[in-house]
Amino acid sequence: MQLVDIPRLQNTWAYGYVADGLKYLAAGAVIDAVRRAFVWLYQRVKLRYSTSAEFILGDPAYEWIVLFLTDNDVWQKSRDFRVTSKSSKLVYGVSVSADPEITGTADYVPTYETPQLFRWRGYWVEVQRYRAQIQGTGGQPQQAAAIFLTVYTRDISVLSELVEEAHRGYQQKIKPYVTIFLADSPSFGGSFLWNVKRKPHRPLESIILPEGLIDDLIGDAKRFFASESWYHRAGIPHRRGYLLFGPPGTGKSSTIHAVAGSLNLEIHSFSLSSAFIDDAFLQRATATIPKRSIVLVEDIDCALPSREDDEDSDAGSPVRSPRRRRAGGVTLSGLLNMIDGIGSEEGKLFFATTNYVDRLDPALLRPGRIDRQVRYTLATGAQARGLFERLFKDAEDREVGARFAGDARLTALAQEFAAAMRDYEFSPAELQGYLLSNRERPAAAAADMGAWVAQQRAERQEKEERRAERRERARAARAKMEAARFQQHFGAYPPYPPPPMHMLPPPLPPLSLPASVPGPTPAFGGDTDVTAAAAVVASPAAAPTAAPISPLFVPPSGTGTVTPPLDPEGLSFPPDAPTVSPPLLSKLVNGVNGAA
Ligand SMILES: Nc1ncnc2c1ncn2[C@@H]1O[C@H](COP(=O)(O)OP(=O)(O)OP(=O)(O)O)[C@@H](O)[C@H]1O
Repeated sequence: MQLVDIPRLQNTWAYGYVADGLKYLAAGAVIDAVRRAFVWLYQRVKLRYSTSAEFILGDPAYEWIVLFLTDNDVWQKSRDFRVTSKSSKLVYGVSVSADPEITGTADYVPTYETPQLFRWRGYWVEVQRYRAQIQGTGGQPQQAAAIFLTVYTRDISVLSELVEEAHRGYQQKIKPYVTIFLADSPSFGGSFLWNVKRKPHRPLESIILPEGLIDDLIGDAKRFFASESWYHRAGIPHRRGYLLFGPPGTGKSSTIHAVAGSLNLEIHSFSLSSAFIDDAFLQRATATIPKRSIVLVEDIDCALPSREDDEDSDAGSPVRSPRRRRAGGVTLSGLLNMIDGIGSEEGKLFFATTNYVDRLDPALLRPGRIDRQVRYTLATGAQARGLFERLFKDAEDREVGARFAGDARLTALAQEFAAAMRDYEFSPAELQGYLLSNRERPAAAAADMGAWVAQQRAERQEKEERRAERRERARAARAKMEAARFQQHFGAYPPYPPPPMHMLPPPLPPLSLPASVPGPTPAFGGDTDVTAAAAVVASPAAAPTAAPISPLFVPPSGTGTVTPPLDPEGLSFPPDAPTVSPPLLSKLVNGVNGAA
């Protein structure tokens, strides 16, 4: 028996649809098979006849390639742009505005989202931007912008030539700038992501420092780079460390930028107080720093407690200094490893700055890690004169209606300006701030300097008084708090254990304390007094004036007159030294007498 009666089926209306469907299905399968075969073949050919490379945003090489693509006009084929306001970050954006007023206010950076083909030295090159998966902080996968470049040739050297040309072009382009790579991004992993900034070179003469200081530093760094083989022969790691220390605003960072500019070095800068920087981060980040770079750690004291601080903490000092704060997870040994590691790749300068050199651990300062220390001071009269002359060199005084360029009057004004202050009274940054606010009136700037100095002195004194007052209040509150703490502790574990017999003083005559003890009134007693103590801490003005009494003190006679042995500052009060109110003291002494 025939299962399907074809002739009968052929006569039905559905037959045409089914047959067409089957035909399309077969054709689709063939087309897909051909497509797959073509992709397979293309990939094999591409693999065989092309070389490719990946560049990830945050790596310096990414910057080279983006600039290379811009310089080769590949962007002209692009229809996708990322527009950013002009910032110090970019040197490779394309300005497309026709209006000269607003040209240069924005950068149009091609995104290359769609693949672009272009010719370079007779080779076809394909470029595409995409988001790469990288290993982020804590091993978490993370996305980062990346550029994938394919050169259609079997010769791998073409790719490396392209990258070298990109690097050369980049260096040429950024010559007037100092490039600063900031380790301020928490995203890093297999490839570390730097935040890149650029600053125009700072002319050396714009930094007013004691005669020869900058030249000396630059000469030292030049000799260092020139003596690489000597370091190798001597078996000494080829690195040199400098510590610049002194008050804020005295030119430490400016010096480092000037050295970098004059020797054409990149700066890789770490801010160790960032919460996400830890030892592993330091290690990985330094490994990505290329040769002939400056590794900079600013405010190095902020990151680490010195060993002396650690010793303080062992002693259980109740006074915690802010420098003890360890903002990030950097340890001293992590930092030392990083500095030592800088030398494993040749030709790097290590610079550290600090406002407080005495807080640094001696291990950090030993030669080999820090080879030169340079002290920066507040401005001398000569520096003040230099600053004045530099800022007003070509200035036209609108008020006086005169130009002072190269004029003896400018020198006279500079002298008048500098004579109004004492040496080492103001930082160059403070003087610069004052002068900038008088930029178009040099004569007035010199004449008004006396008034400005007087105002600054008055403000400083006021600030100092307020600080001393605050310190005093905090000290008093701390003393009260300590007293309350002991009271709470003592109330919880009565009776206070008497000292061992052999430590006791000779037996005392029986003691009868009067109901009210002469001498200082006890500040607190019992739980209610703990509440009172808390109120005092909140509002020190409400504090009773008496100081707490140490139980280690035994009254000299039976009069019951007690003198508080506590340091009036309340600071040297050891945390476990208990205080006791007279009723408790009487209990204690009676207990001792009873025991005797
Ligand atoms: N010696 C100087 N000569 C000229 N300008 C100076 C000098 N010192 C500071 N300045 C100016 O003061 C500002 C701050 O300077 P800089 O950042 O170099 O100081 P710093 O010592 O690194 O301060 P900090 O310790 O706070 O980082 C800059 O604008 C700089 O131009």
